[in-house]
Amino acid sequence: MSWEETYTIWNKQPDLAPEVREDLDKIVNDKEALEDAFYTPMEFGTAGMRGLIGAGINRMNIYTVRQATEGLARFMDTLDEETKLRGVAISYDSRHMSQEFAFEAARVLGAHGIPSFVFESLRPTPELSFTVRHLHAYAGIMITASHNPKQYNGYKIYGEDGAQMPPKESDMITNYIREVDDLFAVEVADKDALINDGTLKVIGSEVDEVYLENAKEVTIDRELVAEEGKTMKLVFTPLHGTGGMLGEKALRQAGFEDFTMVPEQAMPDPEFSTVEHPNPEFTEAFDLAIKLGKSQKADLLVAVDPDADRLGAAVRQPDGEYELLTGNQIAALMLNYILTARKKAGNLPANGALVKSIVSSEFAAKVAADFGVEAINVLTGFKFIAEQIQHFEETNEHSFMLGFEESYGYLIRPFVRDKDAIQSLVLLAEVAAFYKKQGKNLYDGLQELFEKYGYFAEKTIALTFDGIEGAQEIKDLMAKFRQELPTDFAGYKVIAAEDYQASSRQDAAGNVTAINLPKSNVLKYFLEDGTWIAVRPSGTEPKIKFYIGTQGDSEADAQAKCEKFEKAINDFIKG
Ligand SMILES: O=P([O-])(O)O[C@H]1O[C@H](COP(=O)(O)O)[C@@H](O)[C@H](O)[C@H]1O
Ligand SMILES: [Mg+2]
Repeated sequence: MSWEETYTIWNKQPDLAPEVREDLDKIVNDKEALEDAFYTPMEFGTAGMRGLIGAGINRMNIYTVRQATEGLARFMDTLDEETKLRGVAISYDSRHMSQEFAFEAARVLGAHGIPSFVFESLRPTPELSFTVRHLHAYAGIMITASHNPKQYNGYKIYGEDGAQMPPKESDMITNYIREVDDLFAVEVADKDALINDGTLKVIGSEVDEVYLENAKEVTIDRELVAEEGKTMKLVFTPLHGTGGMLGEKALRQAGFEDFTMVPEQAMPDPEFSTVEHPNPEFTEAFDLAIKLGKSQKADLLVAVDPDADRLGAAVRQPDGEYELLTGNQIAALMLNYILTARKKAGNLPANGALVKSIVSSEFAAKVAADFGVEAINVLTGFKFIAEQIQHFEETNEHSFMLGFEESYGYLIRPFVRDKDAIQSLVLLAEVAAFYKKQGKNLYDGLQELFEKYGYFAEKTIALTFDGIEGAQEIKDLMAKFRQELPTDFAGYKVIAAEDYQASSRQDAAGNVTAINLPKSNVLKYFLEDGTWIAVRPSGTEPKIKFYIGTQGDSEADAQAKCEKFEKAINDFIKG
């Protein structure tokens, strides 16, 4: 069907939901906007389906949410009755339409007789992951667009282990979703009737309590926290999202008493009024925290994204300014702390594993190796880290030590199976307390790791290409890398190149070996000085991402090298 035909069907709907009708009326004379909204259904990417809120099959609205849920429900109809009746746990963030979408999903499941457990109010993504496991539900749905700007929303599907569904399962569900071709014919049950007959259960603090009980496991050195936690000053911002309530409780129960939430960002706000990109990867996320931090002389500032699965941090330096840490650095600091503590306590397992993505730093891997811990590399997407954890649990092959991605996501204890900024907040505060006790800060700790393991620097460059044309430009750029085969970057020779789509690695001598990972549109180059460069289209935003990981003789030298490689990448793109 052409996009014009699809659009006509939507436009002719007599009782289109008012917010959808309103959006359609806005773009009715804008051919480009209409085409973008109707030319293709949303794809299931790195983290489920994510898109602009609005009218169309390429947009987040009650109809596309119904369609996705109908696909899941039809799939669940094929299961035995007992499994099906385990139901689906549902949570949502602070965005426009998030709560509506969550209940809409429950109504679709209800029409199939599938029970749902929906939070009474917004809750973090990691808590939803936890809830699936805790309630022994068969699946989970999280309505969120994470850190994207306010115009977006999204839909993540979780499997029974509490992890986002890996490709095989999500492809299967996607097939069921694609079969739902009439979005307007999806049956929905009445919300109140479902609540009355117990098919839809509203859940809340009873689940929070069990999550928090589990979160106690994150603290390693209770004495240290009890001592330093009283005086260490923290500023914490949930960036208008879901992280405030659990973040505050988790910090408090661990023993951190002196923390303040950035007041302007403490309350959930779908407009993200004080920060356009509520993403701890961006310095903008720290603007207000830094202001407050300076006035309070806070030791550490922590920002978590609106669905509370990403975390960034800034450290107070002796001159009163704040130094931002990257996700890779935070992971290295946390890992070093965990492994050091376990070694000291004599319970460092012989089969420990760090799980990280192929575009994340080798810094933490170097720390791991020093402790005899293996670093396992997986594709981008926390679901692949969770998949490893599940595998460890089934085979006892490894003991899970830490999982992380460069994009500011970490998991410490596997009672959650997605990245968890609440756990990370508690652990990072403890790591900061550890250094504080020695008269140092996290940045000093980082310098110690650099001295021991090498000066690592990383940079992620994300270029935005919006709309249909943008998507094509991203494809063209990927094709350019494949066709023109870069032989060097900034004068450093490429000694091996990996193409994860072709599952092959080729070295300079032309030897080809297989890569044992699922196929994915990623290219990675290894240079003669140990630098690596990777490129891939984002699976959550209209962006192409370049990743650089390098080392130098000093921090400044490593950073300068990063800049050079960034320029080389830009030259290659333009050339
Ligand atoms: O956005 P979040 O916090 O849900 O995070 C999601 O997106 C990140 C970036 O993915 P991409 O580079 O494909 O955009 C992934 O690393 C992460 O695993 C995924 O859960
Ligand atoms: Mg997020």
